[in-house]
Amino acid sequence: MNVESTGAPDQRPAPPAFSVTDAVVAYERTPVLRGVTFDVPAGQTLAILGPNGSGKSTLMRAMLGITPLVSGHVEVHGTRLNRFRDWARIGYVPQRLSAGGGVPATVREVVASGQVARRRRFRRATPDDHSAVANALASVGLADHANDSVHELSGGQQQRVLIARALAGRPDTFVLDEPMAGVDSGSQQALADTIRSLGERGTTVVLVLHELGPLEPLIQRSLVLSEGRIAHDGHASSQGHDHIHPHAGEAPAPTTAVPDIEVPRRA
Ligand SMILES: Nc1ncnc2c1ncn2[C@@H]1O[C@H](COP(=O)(O)OP(=O)(O)OP(=O)(O)O)[C@@H](O)[C@H]1O
Repeated sequence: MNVESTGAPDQRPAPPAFSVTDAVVAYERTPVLRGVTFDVPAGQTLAILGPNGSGKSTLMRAMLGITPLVSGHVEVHGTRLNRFRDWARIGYVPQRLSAGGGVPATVREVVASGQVARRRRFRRATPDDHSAVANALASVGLADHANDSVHELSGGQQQRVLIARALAGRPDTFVLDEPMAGVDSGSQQALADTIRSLGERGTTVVLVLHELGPLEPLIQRSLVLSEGRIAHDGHASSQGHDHIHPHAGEAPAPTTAVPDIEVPRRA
């Protein structure tokens, strides 16, 4: 059937959430990403795995334009990164909570700060904004902690605050840097449930992970980096023959129950 002749709405598939072509990144002339090419189709849940120093965080930062490319290019939802303006569509969850210059902040305030990108300048929060904050808190199981200081929370709870902050902005694309690092098992389950429901709603989710762990059933595709190159791109399943052990043979990475509160590094 000729869809165009029916006058039906545009049925072309959405462009990839991310399209990375021949991406090269170097720090002080040392290449860290050495020609990485892949697409993340809209709606996919993708894990970026690999040993320490393989370039996972660098790739994630390059995908968001935080770290510049030496060559190659990145498109976000079909638009070159340097022309992309629709940042309200992107929810970025850094590994750790920024101390915010030591300013005390409640959980609700931090979560509401996730709406800054979608608000017009000087416009007050609408009832929809308030309910998005409440929904975000509820979905990570922190509704009862809305008025607590974020600095009083456990590391796992702080991680959930960061995810709620991204959720409050109602993005359709999430990028999370090691969301399970240093997170207690109760919070890990809450995080896994949140990420599962995002995937079920058709949200694109890109995660940097040290290991698949409890997220394994949710991951549709794994990209394994090795020395700045893609060493594996495919399914991740403990049943399948291509089960991925990025740290096979290595001692387990030390984890702390409560990650330090620190201001993330700037590129
Ligand atoms: N800002 C920077 N300046 C110089 N070198 C850097 C910088 N950031 C990262 N690197 C180096 O680039 C390489 C890749 O680092 P990256 O953080 O991307 O790896 P990773 O796979 O995320 O590692 P990890 O699992 O330890 O977080 C490492 O050798 C790291 O030391």
